[in-house]
Amino acid sequence: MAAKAQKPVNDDNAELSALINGEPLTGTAREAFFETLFSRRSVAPKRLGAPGPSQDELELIIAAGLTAPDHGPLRPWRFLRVPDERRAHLANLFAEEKRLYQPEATEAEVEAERARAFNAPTLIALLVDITENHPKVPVHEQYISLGAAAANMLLACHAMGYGAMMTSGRKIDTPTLQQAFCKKPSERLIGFLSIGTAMRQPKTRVPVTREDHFEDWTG
Ligand SMILES: Cc1cc2nc3c(=O)[nH]c(=O)nc-3n(C[C@H](O)[C@H](O)[C@H](O)COP(=O)(O)O)c2cc1C
Repeated sequence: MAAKAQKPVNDDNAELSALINGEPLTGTAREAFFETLFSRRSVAPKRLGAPGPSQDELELIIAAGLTAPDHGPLRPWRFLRVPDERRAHLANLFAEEKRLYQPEATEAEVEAERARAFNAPTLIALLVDITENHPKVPVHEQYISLGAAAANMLLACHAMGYGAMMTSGRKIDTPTLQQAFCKKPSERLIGFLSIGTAMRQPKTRVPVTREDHFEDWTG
């Protein structure tokens, strides 16, 4: 029997296969992982231009979100893309909210609110479907799971070279906006993920003081 042809092994691929088999990342793959993690910064929606992610790239971003830690599992997340043809409708909702909750707002301020609906090439609404009184999974864990999904999506965007940011704004909890996105009373719109090409590179992160956030428990 003829010997099987050996596939050439690319070092990076070998390192990634090891990870999937439960072995630690090494070498360039490990460096790339931490480089991606530590270099991510949010990019404000108004600084996001075209192009946004392709459909295939967006699928990857969503897939990254769907790997979030999830007690239950409850799969409490729902992501709704706001297509281009619905942006004007969203803009009207933003304007309506602004007028309702800030009647003294100037026309320019209302227009600025309206513009938010058009900023990023890709706009994803982030929703959580809350199960109240779950025997094992308290409500806060369900919100945490959505946050983890969003963090994964932000990282996936950054890994593919896109800028992204999660925003909510004061208007997020208004009934009009909630009703426009939620299809049942248990759902809640948490915010939006804006994705596009950074028109200006964000500033490097100011390091967080480790001691303020990590120490040995002495209790
Ligand atoms: C749920 C949630 C909602 C947010 N909403 C806003 C917002 O409306 N406006 C804003 O400027 N930042 C908002 N942020 C903060 C930014 O998304 C971002 O995390 C922050 O600017 C820090 O930037 P970094 O991601 O580069 O560390 C929100 C963050 C979270 C987690």
